[in-house]
Amino acid sequence: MKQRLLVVANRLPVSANRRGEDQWSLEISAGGLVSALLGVKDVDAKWIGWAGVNVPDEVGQRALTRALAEKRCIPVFLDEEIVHQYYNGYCNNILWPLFHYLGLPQEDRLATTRNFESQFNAYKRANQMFADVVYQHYKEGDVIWCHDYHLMFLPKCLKDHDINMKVGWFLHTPFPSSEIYRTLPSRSELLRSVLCADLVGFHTYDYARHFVSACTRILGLEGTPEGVEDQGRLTRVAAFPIGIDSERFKRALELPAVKRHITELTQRFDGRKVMLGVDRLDMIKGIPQKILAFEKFLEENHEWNDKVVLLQIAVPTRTDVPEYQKLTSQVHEIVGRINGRFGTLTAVPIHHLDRSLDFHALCALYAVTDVALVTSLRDGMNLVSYEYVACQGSKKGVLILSEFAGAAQSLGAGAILVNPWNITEVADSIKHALTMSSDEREKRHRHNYAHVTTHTAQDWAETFVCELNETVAEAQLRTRQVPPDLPSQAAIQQYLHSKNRLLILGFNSTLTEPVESSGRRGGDQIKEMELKLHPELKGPLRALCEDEHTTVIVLSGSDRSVLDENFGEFNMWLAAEHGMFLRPTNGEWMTTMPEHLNMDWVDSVKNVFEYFTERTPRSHFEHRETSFVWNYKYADVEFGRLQARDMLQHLWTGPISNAAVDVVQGSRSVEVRSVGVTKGAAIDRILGEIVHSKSMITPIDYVLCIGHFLGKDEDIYVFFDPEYPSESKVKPDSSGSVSLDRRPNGRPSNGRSNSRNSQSRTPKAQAAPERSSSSSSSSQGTPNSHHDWREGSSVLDLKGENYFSCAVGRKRSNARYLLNSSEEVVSFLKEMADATAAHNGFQSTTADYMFLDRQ
Ligand SMILES: O=P(O)(O)OC[C@H]1O[C@H](O[C@H]2O[C@H](CO)[C@@H](O)[C@H](O)[C@H]2O)[C@H](O)[C@@H](O)[C@@H]1O
Ligand SMILES: O=c1ccn([C@@H]2O[C@H](COP(=O)(O)OP(=O)(O)O)[C@@H](O)[C@H]2O)c(=O)[nH]1
Repeated sequence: MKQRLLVVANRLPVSANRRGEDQWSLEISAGGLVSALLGVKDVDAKWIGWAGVNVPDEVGQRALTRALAEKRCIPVFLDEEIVHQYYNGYCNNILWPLFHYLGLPQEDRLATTRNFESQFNAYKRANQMFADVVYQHYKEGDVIWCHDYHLMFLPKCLKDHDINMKVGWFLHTPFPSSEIYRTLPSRSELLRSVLCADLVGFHTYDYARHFVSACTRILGLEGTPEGVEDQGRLTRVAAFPIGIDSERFKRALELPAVKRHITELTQRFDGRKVMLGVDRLDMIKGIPQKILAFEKFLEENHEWNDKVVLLQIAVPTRTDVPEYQKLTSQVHEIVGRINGRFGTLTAVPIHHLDRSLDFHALCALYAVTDVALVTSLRDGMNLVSYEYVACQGSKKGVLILSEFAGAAQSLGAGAILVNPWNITEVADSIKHALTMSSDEREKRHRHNYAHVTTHTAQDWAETFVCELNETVAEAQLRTRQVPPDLPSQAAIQQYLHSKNRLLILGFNSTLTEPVESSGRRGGDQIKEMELKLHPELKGPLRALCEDEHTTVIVLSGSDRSVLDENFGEFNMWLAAEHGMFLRPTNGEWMTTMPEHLNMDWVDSVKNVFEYFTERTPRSHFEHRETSFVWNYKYADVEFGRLQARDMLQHLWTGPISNAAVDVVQGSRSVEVRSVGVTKGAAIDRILGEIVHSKSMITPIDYVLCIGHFLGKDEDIYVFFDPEYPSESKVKPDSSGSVSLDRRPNGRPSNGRSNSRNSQSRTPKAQAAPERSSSSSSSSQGTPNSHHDWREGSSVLDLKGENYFSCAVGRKRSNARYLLNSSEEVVSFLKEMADATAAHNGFQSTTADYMFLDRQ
């Protein structure tokens, strides 16, 4: 069975004319996209789009739907008002000029600004109408290919409806530099919606690069060589340059009708060189610039005055948009002036036609003309240049091509490239083209012809669809490696039925208030840099901390003062600087640093960090006692990344290259720590202290460890995992400090399957834990409590089902489970606290009854 492809574009590839109440005549309008898709093998394609006419009555709609079905087309009916607001307004008056570097319209009335808002709403509504039609026709496994700037909301509508739809989006226009794009008021909403697609395609690498850069700069997301990553989800972004069905043009040249046209045209312009322009009458096509350059050429080369003619086909387009109406008058005015100036009684230098030609007439024109002049100020690709080359097999005419058309990337070697704004340069190029030797014309043509005939529209569409299928398959593989969501009910039930629980919680991005992660420009740096406990967590956290069977540790990279400030009021343990400092909130800070921690590197690293901070605006660094962190989250994202790369070079090859440090890369940070400073390495010493000071007599039979930890710190998840081979013992080290002295050997190959839940891990205490001399000396307030650990008794009695390691917002993780954001952590801990309150309430009520019974 062929795969089904639903092509969704603003316009259907047919033009419809009403012939009676329920009669329609349809004519295929064979643009590049149509022939591209007609030629794609192994797919069964259908089009969904607007028929370009207003059909207000149901009889007409039903009749048109039937007629279109025969052409494999499905209509979306848009009424006049929505067409006005969505198509003329938001698409063609806002997005189109912006994407072609003409900027947003400047208005002087508030009413017009309100208009933009209503146009944007109409745009969203129209996209939803396209989506509704897609839902009606979609079958599982279909590929949905959305086209162009008209449908930037469609990927989101589709994925919201069914996340499993395979969705691609292709832009036929340029995507402008992020510096232009970011002026658009709805910039983020549109980008986020496009990113819902699985694959996003552009004509050129530049456009793709601009898009990725807009996503990193405006949304603060990660740009990778594959595309854009948002919390582990990748939207693939790539260039797919369109082509034409060159065979169709070559075949047309053999048709008698076309041959007849060719003969007529040859006779008509005998003795004159003929230059050709074929464009929609659009400001992006640079028609005034083209005509002015021609005027300059005539002015400077009088000998050519009656020996050359410019045929300009200007196809009317978007005629309801005022800017297009103004352009028509402007072009007429210039043409009239030049013809008046250089024309004679029998001939004029410019033949300007405000109309379209049929395919045969167009092919004949392409074949007989000596030079094609394409002067687009910006153009997504420009198929006219391809079509001209395809029809010039015998004549080998010259193509003058704007360097601002996407086609310049593929036909640049054979064409004469020009900057259309440089009228002198274009005029000179006209002369060069008209006087070019046949040898040079032949060489240039050969190059372009080879490209146009081998990079066909069919290849383009096949490559896109194939890449989309592959992208989805790869994403499914990646999804399988993503930890499943935390089973909150199971985690809570096990918690309730355990006797001695340990909750280890990270701080940053785990218990903090979420901030708008819009990168350098959107976010409020000063506010964001000050980490604050999520206000809704205070109640649940207090309740959990007060439970006598629960020990809560906040384990963070932050320094002591940050933890003091946020958690001082709770009855819990604080472990700062990745666990190098520890205190119960009712006691003083002690150090749990391994003995002989080498800190000789500090001054050198500080120099490097200062150097880069000074030279990277809006970057900053934190100097902690056992580590340094340089953060460039708010700096220019690309510059920050370059600086980070440079900094890493310094660190790896400079004076500290042999020091006992680890260099840890975060997504927008570089951290240098002493070797051995990780959360996993610290946890055994922390546990020793807690066991020691709390006089625990029951082994810990429940561990929940939740955090947004760097890969380096994920050793903590493995540390507790009962499914790893364990020789972990509580034993005193040489200094007498207690340590659960186990280092995991690595992950088992079967990952995190739930079948791992049965094994029990019961590390034995070899000796009574005693407080270390080092920690004793630094701890000033830890009570030297009694404890009942005897040799051979267990510190941890963990079974798989009682251990919950959970990454927050990191889909690539060794944790067993995942919570997507700190908001989800808040909901989960609230639920846990509520369930505990209910459970304890029930138990105490039951106990009261039993007591009463006994009485
Ligand atoms: O449908 P209209 O509003 O009349 O506009 C016609 C088309 O114009 C744009 O064409 C672009 O696509 C070409 C093929 O990829 C490309 O070569 C050219 O550079 C672009 O301008 C527009 O993107 C289409 O959606 C319109 O249908
Ligand atoms: O009278 C005409 C003039 C042009 N075209 C077609 O219009 C398309 C123009 O595409 P291009 O990529 O050059 O620019 P766009 O108009 O899409 O911006 C080409 O396929 C032309 O063959 C046409 O069908 N009739």
